[in-house]
Amino acid sequence: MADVNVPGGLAVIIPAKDEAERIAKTVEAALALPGADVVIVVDDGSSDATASIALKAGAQVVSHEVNQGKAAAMETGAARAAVLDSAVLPAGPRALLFIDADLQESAAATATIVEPVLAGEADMTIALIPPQATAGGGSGRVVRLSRKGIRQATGWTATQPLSGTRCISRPAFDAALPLALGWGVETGLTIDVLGAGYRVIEVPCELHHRVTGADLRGQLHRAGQYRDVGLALLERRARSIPALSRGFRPAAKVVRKVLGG
Ligand SMILES: O=c1ccn([C@@H]2O[C@H](COP(=O)(O)OP(=O)(O)O[C@H]3O[C@H](CO)[C@@H](O)[C@H](O)[C@H]3O)[C@@H](O)[C@H]2O)c(=O)[nH]1
Ligand SMILES: O=C(O)[C@H](O)COP(=O)(O)O
Repeated sequence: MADVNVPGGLAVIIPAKDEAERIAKTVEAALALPGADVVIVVDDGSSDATASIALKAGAQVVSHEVNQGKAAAMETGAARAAVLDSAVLPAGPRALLFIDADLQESAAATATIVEPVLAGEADMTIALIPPQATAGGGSGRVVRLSRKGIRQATGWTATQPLSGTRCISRPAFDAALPLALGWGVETGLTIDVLGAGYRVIEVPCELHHRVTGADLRGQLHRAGQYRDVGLALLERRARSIPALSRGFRPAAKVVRKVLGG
């Protein structure tokens, strides 16, 4: 069992790519969360006004000049939070709450997933979200790939393995670095945090977000998710073979670049 962590507060991290329409409300809700004294928006190479709107709404903003994907945005946000943590030590590092930029007012509901981590009852919580008002256009293929891969690697069955709204203690997060690339991040994080002996639970949370449709754009998005979840699982399987493991990440980056995303 990993060390129980008593964190020194909460840093909210919001990866955001072209979220100008929704980011202000999400930031406002995040700033009002109990215990949150830092809200960081990582503008992941947006081509719209995401960064300036987030700043105006009261967030700290870190910008990627070019788009690097959600996982890289999460790592950038966590690195900024670590710098700010030096001011709260020795109270301990802040726990990290990752939320999507499109949650808007519903981000207030994430208080339910923060509580178990701040209370030291869980090391990572994952939001279990209700059916959304608009139905999504997926067939469940990516979800099944992720769920099965997590189960095979850890024995634990996730209900919503792709849910990215998560609260995590700093030691558990650091144990999972470097994060899996792009959309593989949730799958990799769950496997690595459990593998390091930390406690993971799913917690119901009334969140509302933009669902991915069934149009071409939506299907391309799912293809990218499938690729990245697959790469995250393969990378973890390759760990038992050192020679393969060393070359995996550079090769995975090339695959992602060639396929786009
Ligand atoms: O290159 C990118 C693309 C997206 N985002 C942000 O990442 C978040 C999630 O992106 P979204 O387009 O909403 O993806 P969805 O497919 O709707 O997201 C679901 O599936 C993802 C995993 O595939 C999880 O990360 C999400 O939490 C989960 O809601 C949003 O804040 C985006 O602005 C980035 O930071 N960089
Ligand atoms: O729409 C979704 O839930 C995600 O994009 C995953 O797609 P899937 O339904 O094909 O697993």
